Amino acid sequence: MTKIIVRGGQRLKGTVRVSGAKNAVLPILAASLLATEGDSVIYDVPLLDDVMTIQKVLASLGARLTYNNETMRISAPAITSIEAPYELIRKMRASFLVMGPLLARVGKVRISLPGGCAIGTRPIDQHLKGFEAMGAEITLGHGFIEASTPTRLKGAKIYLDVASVGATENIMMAAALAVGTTTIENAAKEPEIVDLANYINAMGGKVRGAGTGLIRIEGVDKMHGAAHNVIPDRVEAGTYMIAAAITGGDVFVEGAIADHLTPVISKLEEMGVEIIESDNGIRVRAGAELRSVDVKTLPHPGFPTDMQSPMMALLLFSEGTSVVTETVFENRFMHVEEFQKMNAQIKVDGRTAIVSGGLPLMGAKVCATDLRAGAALICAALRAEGETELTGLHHVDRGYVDITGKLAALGATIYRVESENEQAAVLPAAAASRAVAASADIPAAVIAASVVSEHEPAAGYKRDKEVTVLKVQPTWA
Ligand SMILES: CC(=O)N[C@H]1[C@@H](OP(=O)(O)OP(=O)(O)OC[C@H]2O[C@@H](n3ccc(=O)[nH]c3=O)[C@H](O)[C@@H]2O)O[C@H](CO)[C@@H](O)[C@@H]1O
Ligand SMILES: C=C(OP(=O)(O)O)C(=O)O
Repeated sequence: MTKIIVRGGQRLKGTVRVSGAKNAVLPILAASLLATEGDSVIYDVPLLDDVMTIQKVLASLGARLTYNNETMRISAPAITSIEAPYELIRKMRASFLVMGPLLARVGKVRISLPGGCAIGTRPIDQHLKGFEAMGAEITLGHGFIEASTPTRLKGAKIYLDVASVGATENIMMAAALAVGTTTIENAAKEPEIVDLANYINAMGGKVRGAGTGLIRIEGVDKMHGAAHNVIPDRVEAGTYMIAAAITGGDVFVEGAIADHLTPVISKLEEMGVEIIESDNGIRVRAGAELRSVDVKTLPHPGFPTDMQSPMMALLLFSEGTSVVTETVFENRFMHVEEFQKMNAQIKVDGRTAIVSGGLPLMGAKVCATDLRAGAALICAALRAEGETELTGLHHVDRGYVDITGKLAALGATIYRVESENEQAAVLPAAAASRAVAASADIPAAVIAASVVSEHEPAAGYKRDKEVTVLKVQPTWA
């Protein structure tokens, strides 16, 4: 089994560069389906399993993609399929974000219910409510959703019952090519929403108000490819800030945007961590002693749920008792049991966890129960006594570019042991893809996807040469 080994006790020091944001790049790549002409060039695309998954989804729908050196070039002059494959959609919730663009572009879609981290029930009712308000007819059965619209989608006034990030993004993309104006009330305000709106506007769309609770989208007839730089990953940045604080370290998190991290910075400062903000990143300096604080997760600009488990790791090393309340997802305390294997004293009661800090943690065999839980366990292991062995790395690889390499460069004793029976694992994904792509004219993501994930070529790449490309015509064209 592939695992990460951490030996605790090293103080982190140096500079770590933040990669492009997973949660921004996934909707942005999905939005590329809206462009009928021209290439999009997306910069700072992190080499993550989730990126490989969305790239395969898009290729299966007819898009052409190449990836090299953190740059994805994508065009979708013809949509060749309206069915998003189950094997890919179940892997990752964000693949459901192709529904809005497909409905807007060709007026029909068949898509399986999405997967992703099992941190709650995660319904999609708000996405569907938005599409229905815009004129889509939706049927559900056998784990699939079928949606169609006989004419172009129509602008509508949509109030979201919950400020869902995914629903805001999906509706925004659908509305970009609709007839008339759509308003989204109680829209999510996350920085990734703003990044998507900026990209849609660069493609010729007309989105106003992204980042506030009221977004207005004036539909346009046509969109084109555009160049776009993905924002830095605020959750990855926050994770390294916490890793630095846990070890009493001194780390410059290059690329981190302080405005995106206000709640995390505030909590760290309350705990006694020194934060120095600058134009190109955030420096984090911490002593050995930290104060306990209470944390409650909320939609942006509240404390992000994705930072809840890494924050809990830090609270385990602070003096006193902290109360952590999770309000966004109903099942996001699965990491508690893993922390307990390391001797952590945490009691969970419903959506609240009482964390008794300041007790020594011991290295143990633990498993990543979700993406951020994996990162949180690594953070805790950095200061635990002895050795920690982390499995469940398929979660971690969805969202962190070379976390072992980045932490090792800061002085952590950490390395990855690849399983002998997983051939993929001879080289880390990034290194493997770069090495092979450099020696052959092959998109790096294809190599990574085929070598690391499933031992098969990424879907869609051979399509143009070997399969007659059928164009799916919109019913109203
Ligand atoms: C790929 C991506 O960007 N993932 C992020 C996105 O997930 P995602 O977009 O799935 O999260 P949402 O904002 O949609 O979910 C927030 C809450 O709304 C509920 N809900 C959502 C949709 C819906 O139709 N009905 C409904 O009830 C969910 O169950 C959850 O309780 O935002 C989450 C909340 O910040 C983050 O943890 C995820 O990392
Ligand atoms: C929960 C997350 O991802 P997803 O929404 O893709 O499951 C995450 O990034 O922490």
